[in-house]
Amino acid sequence: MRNGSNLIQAITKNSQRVVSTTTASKQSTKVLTIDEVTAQTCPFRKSLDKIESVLRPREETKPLIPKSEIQSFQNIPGPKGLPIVGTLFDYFKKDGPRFNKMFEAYKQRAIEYGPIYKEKIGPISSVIISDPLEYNKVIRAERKYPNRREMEPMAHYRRKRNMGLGLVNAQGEEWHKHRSVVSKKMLKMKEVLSYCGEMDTVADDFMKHLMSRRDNQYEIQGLETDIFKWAMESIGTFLFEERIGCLGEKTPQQAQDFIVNLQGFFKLMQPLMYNVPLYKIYPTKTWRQYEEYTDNILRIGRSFVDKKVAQLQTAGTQDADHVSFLTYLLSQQSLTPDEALSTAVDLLVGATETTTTGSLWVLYNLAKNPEVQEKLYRETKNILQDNESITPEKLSQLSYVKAVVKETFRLYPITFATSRHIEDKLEVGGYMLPAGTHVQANLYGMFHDPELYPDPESFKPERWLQGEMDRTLKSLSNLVWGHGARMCIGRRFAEQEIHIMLTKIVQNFKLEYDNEDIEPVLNTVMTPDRPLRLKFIPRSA
Ligand code: HEM
Repeated sequence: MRNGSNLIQAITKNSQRVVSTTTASKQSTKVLTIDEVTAQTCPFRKSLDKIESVLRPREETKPLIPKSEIQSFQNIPGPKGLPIVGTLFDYFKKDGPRFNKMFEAYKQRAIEYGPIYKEKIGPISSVIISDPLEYNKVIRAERKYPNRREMEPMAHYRRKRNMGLGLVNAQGEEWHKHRSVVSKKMLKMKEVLSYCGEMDTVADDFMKHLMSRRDNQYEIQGLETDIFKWAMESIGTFLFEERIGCLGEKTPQQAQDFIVNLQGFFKLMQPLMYNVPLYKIYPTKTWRQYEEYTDNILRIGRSFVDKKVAQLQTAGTQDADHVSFLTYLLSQQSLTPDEALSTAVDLLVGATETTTTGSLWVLYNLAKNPEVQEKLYRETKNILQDNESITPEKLSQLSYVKAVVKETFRLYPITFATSRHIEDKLEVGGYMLPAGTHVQANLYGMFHDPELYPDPESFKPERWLQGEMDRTLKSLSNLVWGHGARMCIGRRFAEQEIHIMLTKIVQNFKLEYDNEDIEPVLNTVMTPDRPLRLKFIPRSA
């Protein structure tokens, strides 16, 4: 990080971008002993290779640091904590870092301790990496079954109930079994594009919904919940191949309950994850509340599944080319009905809060940057007729829309850090990390680093347009979706629905925001710290 012991310096020389990294402590040569184990089948592998090949420092031709100079894990700098609880109490001090601002804490710690530091916060020990090149070693060392840290409260709940851990929390072969089933549908571009029409219809309904929800100040009270409804309706068309009905005049009670419980679930996950996990020995108040939310989510999820099963029994099999995802899951011999349910619920959980929050940040940024909004409006005008449906072909032409979303995720990476337990010992930043070490990429820190992204606090979608930015830094931004074989399985789906919804918003409304600036806070994902009071002024007004 910028003022820390390590510095990434971007130097443009002979019109070629080169990044040199020096270690203030010993001004050493950067180590590039990449422990390449296997090549993953990862759609972004090429771009990640590119990050390395272009950001690779000039010193690479110098002899690598001799093994004897690689320092031990114990020497990695970082805040000193107490036995068992680590630095946990720092987070309760008046002027200390905050749980709900963990991304800020990572950024500040990296400035203080450098691009590789370690910290134990309650039960979680991590090595935090803020240098993209060094993190690339972690990416390249991944094997067939990447191991991400469990979301412990979620996993604990499922173990208590004797349930499978599902896609999000399972590891090893168990995870791979789920992933292979789901990826056959969700990672195929053709499959995702085939939902463009449904997403377009849902987005049209959402526009009508927004229009009807505005008060006489053009504001929508509880906008977060309305966006959540859209996200749920959108994933519903894919999972269930039918409309849930969230955007009608009256949301069905079941869908309403589902939303309330999911919101509560995410809010409580954050404190449960970072505090000492007392809930594992004693059902604390927070845990009981969390358990209740989860019970309700599963109960409602199960009833969606049961309804589908009943429909299938009466209606027979659907057209094999376009069956709902749930039908597909239930027909997989490798999954029990309970596992199919866990996976469907994981997707509902994974799809809603993330997409909602990401979309809120996009809308906020547009409202705060009228010139960007106007440029976006002009793009949609050039490419689409009024009321024209958004087809895959049209979607592919909407490059500014995509740049706006990318820039939003750079400023507000809703998943602010990655998580991996490395499988083999690995040299990173001149230190040897033992197998099993939990490492995280400090995405928020990287994305706000002026050496990597000049003027990082400004919202400039133009950075992402052809020729405006180094291709390597474009690739870095993909990390907001994770990486390798375990990267977000809903990425294509999420991007498509957000692009479509955003296009429609800009076609229909001019967004304005004249209240105080919004700050990000963590409710598991990075959310606005207060209700977003946007004005939706109709374009035709
Ligand atoms: C703005 C939207 C989203 C963001 C930023 C996001 C981000 C992420 C990230 C960072 C991961 C961890 C990846 C890794 O460890 O390498 C992840 C995993 C996951 N996401 Fe998403 N996600 C989003 C939307 C979605 C949607 C729409 C779905 C479902 C339709 C989804 C389902 C999942 C699932 C099931 C996993 C676990 C995958 C596995 O472990 O194999 N996500 N997501």
